[in-house]
Amino acid sequence: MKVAVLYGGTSSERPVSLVSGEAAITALREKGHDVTPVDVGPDLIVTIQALRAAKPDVVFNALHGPLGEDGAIQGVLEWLGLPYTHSGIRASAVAMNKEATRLLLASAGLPVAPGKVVSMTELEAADPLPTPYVVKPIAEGSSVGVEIIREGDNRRAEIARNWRFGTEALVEQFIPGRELTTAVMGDRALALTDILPAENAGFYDFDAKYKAGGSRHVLPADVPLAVTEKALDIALRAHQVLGCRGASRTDFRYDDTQDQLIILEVNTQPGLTPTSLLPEQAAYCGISYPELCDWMINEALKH
Ligand SMILES: Nc1ncnc2c1ncn2[C@@H]1O[C@H](COP(=O)(O)OP(=O)(O)OP(=O)(O)O)[C@@H](O)[C@H]1O
Ligand SMILES: C[C@@H](N)C(=O)O
Ligand SMILES: [Mg+2]
Ligand SMILES: [Mg+2]
Repeated sequence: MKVAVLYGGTSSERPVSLVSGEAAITALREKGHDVTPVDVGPDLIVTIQALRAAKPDVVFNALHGPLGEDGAIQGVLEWLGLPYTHSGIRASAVAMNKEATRLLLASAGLPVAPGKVVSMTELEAADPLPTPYVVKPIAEGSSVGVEIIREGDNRRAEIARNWRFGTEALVEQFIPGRELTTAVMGDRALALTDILPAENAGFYDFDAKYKAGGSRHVLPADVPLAVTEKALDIALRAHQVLGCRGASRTDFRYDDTQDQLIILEVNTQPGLTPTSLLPEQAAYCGISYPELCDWMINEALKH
């Protein structure tokens, strides 16, 4: 098949998308596809011209973050009449917005952390929640901009003054315990990974995600079977409630003292890098990286 791979993009996750895209390009070529890489930059017309010239049967979307994961590029591809991998406009737009996701998941009875949206003026003035709490951009990924405010931390006002992610932020109660994640491929939740950030990482931040040795993955997670089953069920339901297509990945915190699984978010364009979690879970289920990419384009062609 003729496949155009969109990668790079203009979000703060551009470096991650370049790695996801390069890995997908290699894998799709290995599967015998005729691949045209399209490095997406700030000029949309250039991307459209590259797609017109490539005349692909299908577009493999390896973008992450705003404009690549939030419905924007999906809308362009709809206009061009090109089938594309992963979620469509609505699911992408909702899932990239963590507050919209929280509202939709909660309305379906799925567990999210207590939290709210605050303005930077409010955050600068006072603690919006009892410590510890988390401040995060409403629409970012790869832990960009995420801050954990613990008791005695005096960075709150400074964080509010230097905020680069719009006029508001999402604040959530800090959920102690473990860092778990489950990927979904279509109607199948794959597995549960327990992520252990390296000792020197404060939490599962950008470096812990992508630097060699930044974190250790325990797959399958060493938790009671009932917790694994519950996480897989919740991840599949979250995928369905949001109307996701193809693959997604739902991130959790698991407070083992309360036996409480909390959804942090649903990623509609999960990372495809060497340290990423969806490819690792797929491999655990017997699906190689090239097979995963091949499955994604076949799913795209069903719609
Ligand atoms: N309420 C919370 N309680 C505890 N830790 C949290 C909370 N919210 C976020 N975190 C920490 O911050 C990390 C990033 O948060 P989240 O998954 O919401 O953001 P993201 O930037 O979209 O990540 P991704 O790279 O998965 O797209 C989490 O994996 C977790 O370590
Ligand atoms: C790419 C990154 N946002 C992920 O979810 O894997
Ligand atoms: Mg995310
Ligand atoms: Mg996450």
